Amino acid sequence: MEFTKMHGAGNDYVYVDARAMPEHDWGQLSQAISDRHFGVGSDGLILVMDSDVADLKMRMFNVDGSEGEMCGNGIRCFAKYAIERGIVPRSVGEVTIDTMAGVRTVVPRYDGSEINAARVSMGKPRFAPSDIPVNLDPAISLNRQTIINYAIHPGDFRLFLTFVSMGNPHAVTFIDQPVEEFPLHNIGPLVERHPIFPKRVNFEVVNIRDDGNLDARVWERGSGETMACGTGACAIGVASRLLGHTGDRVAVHLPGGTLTIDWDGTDEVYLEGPAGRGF
Ligand SMILES: N[C@@H](CCC[C@H](N)C(=O)O)C(=O)O
Repeated sequence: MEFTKMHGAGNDYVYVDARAMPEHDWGQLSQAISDRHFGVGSDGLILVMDSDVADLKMRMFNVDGSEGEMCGNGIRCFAKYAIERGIVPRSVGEVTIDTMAGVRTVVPRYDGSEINAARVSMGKPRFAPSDIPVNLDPAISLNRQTIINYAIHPGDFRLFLTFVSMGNPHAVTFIDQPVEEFPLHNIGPLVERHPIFPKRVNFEVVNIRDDGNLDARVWERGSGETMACGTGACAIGVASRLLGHTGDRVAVHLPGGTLTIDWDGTDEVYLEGPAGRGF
């Protein structure tokens, strides 16, 4: 099987062109290939497939074999892969990609003939508890458009979560201490599998640097801590704007790099960031 390793801000995936491949246990393959000692080593597996409604279809699988609805870092590299391999013509100004979260449009950014970044139309964020999904006391969630600063108590901790769906589920918390000091490897698994989340959740910890810059770390559903998460950065930008910490544009600084998020408060979210090949 031929594969390519690519990463967006250090969030790395193994890419396989599955257009002519027979159906497979992709979840099992993702578990095996993602292993950093006995496999290739990655945060998961991304498949290139044919689509009836867009230029191509993307499927992504986490390290534990579960399938994610959307991958903001992976989709930028997906567009780079598709154009640089001639699967879609280089002359196109944008690539449409069918995902479980809907069709997303990616505009590549060039450095000479090579794509080194991309801007993605990520769709509108959703907030209803049933859209996340999160099971809350109906007395709390009734008639609420958004759930902001919802308290949970994983371990000895008290966290206030804001819920955002970017096609996949996110829970964002803002903390006063530097994100490096947060015990993400202890608390992340407890939040990911907290009983209020029937499909588990991606968990973001954020510290406010100023009104245009946020520092963050992400515990991803199915993959653990990653160096960056594109949908997570979108959820962070959206939650931060909702809470009045930042405005329409924010830079989210993650361990693997910086992602820029634009959201005007009503319409689509836009994500911009690097797209690189692993060597
Ligand atoms: N790293 C991705 C998100 C991958 C999927 C996520 N772990 C999930 O299960 O929802 C990104 O860049 O968005």
